Amino acid sequence: MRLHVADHPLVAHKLTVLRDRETDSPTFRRLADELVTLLAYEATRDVRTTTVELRTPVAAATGIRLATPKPLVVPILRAGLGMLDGMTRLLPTAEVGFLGMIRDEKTLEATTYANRLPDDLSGRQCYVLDPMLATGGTLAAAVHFLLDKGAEDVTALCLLAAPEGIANLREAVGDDDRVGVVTAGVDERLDADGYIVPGLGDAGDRLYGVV
Ligand SMILES: O=P(O)(O)OC[C@H]1O[C@H](OP(=O)(O)OP(=O)(O)O)[C@H](O)[C@@H]1O
Ligand SMILES: O=c1cc[nH]c(=O)[nH]1
Ligand SMILES: [Mg+2]
Repeated sequence: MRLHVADHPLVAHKLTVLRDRETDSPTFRRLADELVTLLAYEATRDVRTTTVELRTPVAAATGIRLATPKPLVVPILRAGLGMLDGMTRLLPTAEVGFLGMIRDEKTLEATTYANRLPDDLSGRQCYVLDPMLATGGTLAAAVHFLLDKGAEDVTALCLLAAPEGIANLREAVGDDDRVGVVTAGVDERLDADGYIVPGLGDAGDRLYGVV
């Protein structure tokens, strides 16, 4: 499994404000949006491209463009929705599929309650959006789901990860380099309720309020 932890002062600054419990929802949404754009820059390093010939106003030139089939961006509802606009701003031609997943507060088991994805993902590069990689149960299930549909590779963009979740995901996917995680930070640990410490709290609640 590939793992990239973004090491940049702008990322660290935005993450610090995001963590602050005094940060309100509108500011939290804006920062999550800005952070995902910075993460997307790293996560798309291996996006498939094709060489093209063109003419500039001055001369003939060779360049690259994104290849087809287009990348598929998959936000995991609910909190992953807060990362969608930032990602599609960088990848405007990407298609978007949706997975709705919720973690049981007691057992911490993830279940899928919604799925709107193409049936066949053969040859597709997938970018999963989920701000929190805690126990890793949600992401492991999402990654297996996409690979089982034929995805060529799956890269997850997370705002924060716990060491336990990274280890669990690594165990779930083994040394499969088709799977990667790009995160803005790796925190200390999980608490007894499965929350990342120090973390930023419940990402879905902070983005959208308690429902
Ligand atoms: O790594 P895990 O232990 O599986 O936990 C991470 C998941 O928990 C949160 O979702 P939640 O279940 O709170 O749903 P929500 O996005 O609707 O708030 C978060 O957005 C992740 O999807
Ligand atoms: O710390 C955590 C763990 C899971 N989900 C969240 O939103 N926050
Ligand atoms: Mg939540």
